[in-house]
Amino acid sequence: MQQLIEQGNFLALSRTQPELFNTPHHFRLENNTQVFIGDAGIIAFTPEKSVSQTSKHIVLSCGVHGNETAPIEICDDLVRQILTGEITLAHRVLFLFGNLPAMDIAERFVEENMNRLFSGAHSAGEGCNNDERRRAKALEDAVSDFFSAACDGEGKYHYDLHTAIRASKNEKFAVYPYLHGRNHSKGQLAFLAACGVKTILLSESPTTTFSYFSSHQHQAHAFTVELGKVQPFGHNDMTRFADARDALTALITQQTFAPEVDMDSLDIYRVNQVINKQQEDFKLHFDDDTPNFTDYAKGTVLASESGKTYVAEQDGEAIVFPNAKVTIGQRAMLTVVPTQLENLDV
Ligand SMILES: O=C(O)CCC(=O)N[C@@H](CCC(=O)O)C(=O)O
Ligand SMILES: [Zn+2]
Repeated sequence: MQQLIEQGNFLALSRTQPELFNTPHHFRLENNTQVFIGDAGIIAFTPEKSVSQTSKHIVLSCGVHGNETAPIEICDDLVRQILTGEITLAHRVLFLFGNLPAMDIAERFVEENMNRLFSGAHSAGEGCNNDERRRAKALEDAVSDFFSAACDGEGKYHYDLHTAIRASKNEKFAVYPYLHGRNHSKGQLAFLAACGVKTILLSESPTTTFSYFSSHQHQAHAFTVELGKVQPFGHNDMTRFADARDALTALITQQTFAPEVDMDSLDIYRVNQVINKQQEDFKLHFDDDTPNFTDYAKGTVLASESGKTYVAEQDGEAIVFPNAKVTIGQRAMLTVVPTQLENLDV
């Protein structure tokens, strides 16, 4: 653990010597921050706090898809800075490096897309029978244990950080999971805007994503945050992530980080269609390099498969996350349309 504290190389050790973390570790840093390592890639920090301070409980996850490297590099760096005492936390933070084996092969996943395995989906069907299913359950358990320490009135937050497979007309965007009637939060939109994320997709149905799990199960402010485009490790232009890195640093190190936002500066969309692949011959009717948020006129054929054609239902309907290669039954594309947000909470 001494080497870990001196070098802060938690991710590297988790990837190269995961057995070091087969049993949980507890220790304290010089600044009295408590460290709890639950498993390889799972590390929680609890700073010393005075009685008058309220805590935020913040989960930062990355690498749920192993080839989405920029968020992994950002979190790796934050963990290093915390362990080496370069920064001091104001709040509890749990870092989750999701799919370590997929990082090693520079792929989205090894056997199964982990971001379809939350809210218990890891144990449905054939059961918890592969590494990704077991890891999704372990990540859920880590989040539940972490949030169980939150007192009434203390905020719970989960930013699940990703990058998208294709280029995007709106480079950074976030999916706001379905809230089942709870109000959306203006403060959260302001925080995302401070991260450079000014395009928000409002999901209108339950999903098996990680952010929906924390939002629904723990009533946390939770988001899937897309910070750019997939690149191999070391090939990210980190200047494009500076706002996100700075805002995340401010969030975890400042007692009160409360940026403001002009709602007119945001592009809000609601999900209009969730298109699931049902046949092996599912195909997209636009070029492979068509960016996310490309919009179409009403009636344009967007995708088809045996027995079904998917068209834009409205003028200006835009495509997000199109992927014809997903497993049958899984989401192959979202379509979104512009909307307004009303009844915002603070
Ligand atoms: O670019 C893509 O096609 C996928 C990028 C990605 O991993 N997105 C997440 C979004 C999760 C959500 O809808 O909240 C995913 O597909 O898991
Ligand atoms: Zn992803």
